[in-house]
Amino acid sequence: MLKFNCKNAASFLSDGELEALQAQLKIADCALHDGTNLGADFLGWVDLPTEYDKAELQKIKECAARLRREVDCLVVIGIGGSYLGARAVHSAFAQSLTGQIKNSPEIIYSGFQLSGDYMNELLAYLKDKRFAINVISKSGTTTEPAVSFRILRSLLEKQVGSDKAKSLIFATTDAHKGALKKFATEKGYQTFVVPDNVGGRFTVLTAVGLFPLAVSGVNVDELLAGAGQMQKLCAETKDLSNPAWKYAALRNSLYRQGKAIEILVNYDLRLNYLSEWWKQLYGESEGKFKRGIFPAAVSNTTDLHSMGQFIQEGSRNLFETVLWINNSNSVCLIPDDPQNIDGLNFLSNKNLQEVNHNAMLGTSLAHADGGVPNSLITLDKISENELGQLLYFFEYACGLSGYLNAVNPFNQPGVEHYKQNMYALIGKPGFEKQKEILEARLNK
Ligand SMILES: O=P(O)(O)OC[C@H]1O[C@H](O)[C@H](O)[C@@H](O)[C@@H]1O
Repeated sequence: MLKFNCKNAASFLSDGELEALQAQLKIADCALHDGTNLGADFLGWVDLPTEYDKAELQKIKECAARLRREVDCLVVIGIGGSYLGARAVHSAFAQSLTGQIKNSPEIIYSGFQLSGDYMNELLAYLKDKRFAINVISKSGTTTEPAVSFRILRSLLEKQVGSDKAKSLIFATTDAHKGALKKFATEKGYQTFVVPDNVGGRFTVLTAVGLFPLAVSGVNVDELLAGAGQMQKLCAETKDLSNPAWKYAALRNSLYRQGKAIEILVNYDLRLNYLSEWWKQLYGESEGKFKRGIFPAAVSNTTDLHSMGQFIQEGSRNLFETVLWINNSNSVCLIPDDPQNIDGLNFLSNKNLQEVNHNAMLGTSLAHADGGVPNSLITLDKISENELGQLLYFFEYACGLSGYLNAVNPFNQPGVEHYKQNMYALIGKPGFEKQKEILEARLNK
């Protein structure tokens, strides 16, 4: 079961500091259930692990089983919340070297950026492959995935013909509205639903995450079961013995002391996309009204040799949240060398993961000594159940934190600004005036 420990932050807190937040946490917690605060229309994720659409999950599993027989790869097209959840969980189970799960279709991502070179490489890679497409967009109108879908659909239709392509394209979008829904209905694609009341960055446990994960061989029932365990804990435990309450209390206490940057730290690069998912979850939820904790991430021990100096001795506006997995999948013993020229015999027959563990313990103490409070989230192992717990834990603590900071944690109005400028500059109809203004500014 997930555990949260904030021993290495204790010396940065006054007596009773976390407890003093309990009254505010209680109000925030109630609002997540009774919808009495901002963003009440987007609380569908709170009960999702138990209240999901069972018939749709069955359909997801059937389609995934067919694809596992029929294709070499699934291209997941989506950006932000429409791909990071699947990528986070998929990467955690993938082999570090290939980024893929053994004996399963490859999962390849597209539509999460606009590089033409990436797209050309992908088109060349897919040329001789049997592939399917899962295009994911809640709004159905996001430029990056829409353009990517147009390009990849055209390749697939050329390769297998329009009729066969129909059975290899899956659209995950709004149940009723948006350009993608309209397109999928006209073409007769299988569609999956992004529920109205679940915002993009909270959709990992909907079809958005579950369909690609099921294709990749991840046990989605267990993922939901793990999330369900954390849902139950959060529904029943309304004090600081709830790890989500404690995490929310700690990060908000530290923020109020001026620690404005939170670094999520892992010691296994398979968790790097979990950090990317977490960054969107917290960044879009909290960064409002010129306030909020800036979410950053490092992967150790790699980054101890690049960011370690700054974390140890740079600006003291940081705190860390360390993610540690108690049991690795395998044992890697360091061999004995009778000559011992490298002087490493003190490590002979030790498990490499034990060295990694001591690196984590030593680093956490050093950073606390250097003025960086840190807390520790531990999972027993990388399993669907434990990851499900972790996803829900972060979501719940995020909802609590947003309300503690008096922002709506479920909108992201600021994201529109770049979109408007991009539309204008690439000549989208309706943006002619703005195009003139921007071009004048750029040519100054
Ligand atoms: O699923 P979509 O509607 O395509 O949205 C994809 C992403 O892009 C947006 O601009 C938002 O900032 C994100 O919250 C969202 O996850």
